[in-house]
Amino acid sequence: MGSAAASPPPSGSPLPSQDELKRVAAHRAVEFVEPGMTLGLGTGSTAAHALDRIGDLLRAGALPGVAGVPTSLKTELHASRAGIPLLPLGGAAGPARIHLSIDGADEVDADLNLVKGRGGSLLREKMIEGAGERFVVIVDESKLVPRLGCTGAIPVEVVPFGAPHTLGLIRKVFDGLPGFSARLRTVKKDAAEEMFVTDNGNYIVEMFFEDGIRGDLRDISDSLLRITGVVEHGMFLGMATTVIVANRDGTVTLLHKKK
Ligand SMILES: O=C(CO)[C@H](O)[C@H](O)COP(=O)(O)O
Repeated sequence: MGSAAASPPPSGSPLPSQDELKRVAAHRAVEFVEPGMTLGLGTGSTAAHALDRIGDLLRAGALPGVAGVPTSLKTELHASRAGIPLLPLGGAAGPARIHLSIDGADEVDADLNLVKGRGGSLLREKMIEGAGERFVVIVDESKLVPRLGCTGAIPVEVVPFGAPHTLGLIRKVFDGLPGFSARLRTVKKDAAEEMFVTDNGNYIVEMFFEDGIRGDLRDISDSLLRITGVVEHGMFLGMATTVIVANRDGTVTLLHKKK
């Protein structure tokens, strides 16, 4: 990957909070937005800063003709409150043309492969970001990892019908991989534990790899997608064109996909 770093802030200034770093990365990404663009609008706390910034620039008249395709119901609500005109993904004229998507990520490796979807929106994110001409990922430094799966689960969206069966198939396929385990994601509601349900009415299987994935990511992706009942997974391989990293020291690094 190629990279470019901005200069640090003056010494003596206090270290920025993680949320401030997210905002810095998001605002830098919005500099790529041009009038007339259709945007893929990401989901999560980092992407939320980009929505607010785009909304501010639209209100100031700086981004005429900009509209967005939201990657989740939460983003749809946030973007419409921010005044961003919304579009569906595709229509009578055929597939959508998305000039630029901006979204956060849970993990980024040295090849700019990502884990996304710990917020549960991976399917719409992959559909929209995969359809775009450019995909700019915005993260704070804590998201950079040596191997995908180092800091948490790889989410896999599965249909609810026979979900325990699909979980069993996933376990069977990946059982040989070091430190592997899998479970269905649940959420606490009042005192009870319930299945987590995505915007598409599906469930999430969480795949864990102690110390990250040591196998071939493409092979793992292909094996997962061959399991009937699996809808999509949260490894975004080779999709990011640029990753904007807000560093703890206040600098910003741009990492570009190798041509
Ligand atoms: O993939 C996602 C949601 O499905 C998010 O982009 C990812 O979870 C990062 O979230 P945050 O910006 O809040 O750290």
